[in-house]
Amino acid sequence: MIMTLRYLTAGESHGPALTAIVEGLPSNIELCEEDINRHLARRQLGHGRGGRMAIEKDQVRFLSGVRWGKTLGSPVTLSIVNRDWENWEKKMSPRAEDRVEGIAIVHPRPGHADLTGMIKYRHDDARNVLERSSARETAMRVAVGALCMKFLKSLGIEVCGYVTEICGVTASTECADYRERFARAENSPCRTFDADAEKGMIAAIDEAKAAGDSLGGVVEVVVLGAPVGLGSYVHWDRRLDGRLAAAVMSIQAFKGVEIGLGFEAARRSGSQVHDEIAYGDGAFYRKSNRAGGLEGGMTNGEAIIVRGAMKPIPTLYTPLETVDVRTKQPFKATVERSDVCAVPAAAVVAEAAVAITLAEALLEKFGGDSLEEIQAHLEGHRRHVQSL
Ligand SMILES: Cc1cc2nc3c(=O)[nH]c(=O)nc-3n(C[C@H](O)[C@H](O)[C@H](O)COP(=O)(O)O)c2cc1C
Ligand SMILES: C=C(O[C@@H]1CC(C(=O)O)=C[C@@H](OP(=O)(O)O)[C@H]1O)C(=O)O
Repeated sequence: MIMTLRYLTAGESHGPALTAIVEGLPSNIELCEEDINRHLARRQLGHGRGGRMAIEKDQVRFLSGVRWGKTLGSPVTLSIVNRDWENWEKKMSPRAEDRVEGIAIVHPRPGHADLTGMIKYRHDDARNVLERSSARETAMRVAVGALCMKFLKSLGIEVCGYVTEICGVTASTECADYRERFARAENSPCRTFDADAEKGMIAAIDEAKAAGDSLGGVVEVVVLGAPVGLGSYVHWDRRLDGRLAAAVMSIQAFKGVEIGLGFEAARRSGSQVHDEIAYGDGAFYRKSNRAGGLEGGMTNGEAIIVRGAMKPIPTLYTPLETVDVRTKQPFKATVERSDVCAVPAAAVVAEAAVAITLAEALLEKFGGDSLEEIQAHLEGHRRHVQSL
């Protein structure tokens, strides 16, 4: 696979800041901080979030790669300050002399990275694990995704995500229009488009909170306007379906990914799965879109549809059994502060994961150093498709 877009994030959940370096975006994408802050604010919303979101007000700062409202083509460095750091300065200090005794976390939480991380990195304090395994990292992933979305938008490609299910309460599929779904879901408490189902979702979250429990759910991300032929069938790691699945599965607490019909395709016969091909208005199209816009690892010109399943949050206010790593005696797992349900926030993270993967694939096929060059390459391809 050709490396067109690379990014690295860094930062502990309660450290001073999160940072990312993004390399490979072309010059001349119009960009301001608000383009990113808008998405950071969306990620902070949602019924079921815990106390941390009342402390943070995520805002990005460009440290390189942007001048006078446009990308330069050089690496873009992003920074987001953790406001909570003020409360953790000593506990998170890099200086050995600031060490605070007696605060080690020794009751690892089932379902989190705590115990395995302690064994793997030889830590005697789960804090050294949870600081980076925390989904605080997703704030920066959303910032990188917002950059990619701005790039995609300038090529006529839109990415939108919303919640379709929270712990078995499912949004009705009556509203089939993806833009309408997205518009309805924006700013709704559970980021879903079905107001009736949402009442049930809110009740389920409140009930779980009262019981000291937590909930997961399902998010759906749709890409509109993607050209035919992103990704490839020629090698396993160039298949776009596999790359999208990896990107969405890499989000903290995600345990399943489906494209189009997903697992349902395995239960149906071929005639009920494959989308018939037709030609009209000067272009090929599919009569249905059960494949979710991907065939043979490539975009086929229909909307891309990716769903991700998120498990319930591992930190429970009514904690599960664990073991004290020092005494090896049974103990209740640690709980400091936690979300009860973060599925609405995860829909925004999933949008980012998809947008980053799409931007990579787009740069592979239509690459260039400036936005104008890439736009011209894409226009040429679209003209070719229209001429068939
Ligand atoms: C947006 C978001 C917020 C999350 N908030 C919490 C939280 O408050 N408490 C918690 O224990 N886990 C939370 N998680 C889930 C953990 O980060 C995740 O379960 C953990 O990293 C272990 O990874 P795994 O579940 O992928 O195995 C959150 C995940 C996401 C995507
Ligand atoms: C900080 C965020 O999410 C955090 C993700 C998280 C976890 O374990 O993944 C645990 C919680 O951290 P804290 O103990 O500081 O409240 C969440 O708040 C965020 O989304 O920005």
